[in-house]
Amino acid sequence: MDIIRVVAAVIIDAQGRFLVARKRGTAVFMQAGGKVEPDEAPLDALVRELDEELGVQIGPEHAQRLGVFEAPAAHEPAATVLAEVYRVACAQEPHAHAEIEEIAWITPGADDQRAFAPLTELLLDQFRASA
Ligand SMILES: Nc1nc2c([nH]c(=O)n2[C@H]2C[C@H](O)[C@@H](COP(=O)(O)OP(=O)(O)OP(=O)(O)O)O2)c(=O)[nH]1
Repeated sequence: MDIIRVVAAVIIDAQGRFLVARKRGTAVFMQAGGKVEPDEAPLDALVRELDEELGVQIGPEHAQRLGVFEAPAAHEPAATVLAEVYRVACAQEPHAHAEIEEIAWITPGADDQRAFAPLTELLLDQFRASA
């Protein structure tokens, strides 16, 4: 089975809503983040991806490592994502940039018609209590 190593950001606003993003040409909302480049440290990948996708600049001090989470990949049927997940305190307002077509703030537990990546479903469940 293919393993896709990614970093993923849990960004929660003052109302306890989770930020998710949808890439151009896809239907599924997922965590901001992306693949870790060869020889790139996960935290550096996180800082780079949040700048590229959301236009927010964070320092390492704004990211708290939550651990590694595993879930079926959203787009590749036989693949698994192994995600280094960080809780990110975002001082700037995120916007959809580059390959991101849309962002949305999700209330965990609320009825929502959007489709989410399995990793996002897992994280929504996991952090519902702490939101
Ligand atoms: N960022 C992110 N990626 C996820 C999640 N769940 C999930 O299956 N993935 C998958 C989708 C992609 O295959 C991969 C993320 O890598 P990426 O953002 O660089 O996506 P990409 O394929 O557009 O990048 P690239 O190959 O064009 O460089 O991980 C998630 O919650 N967040």
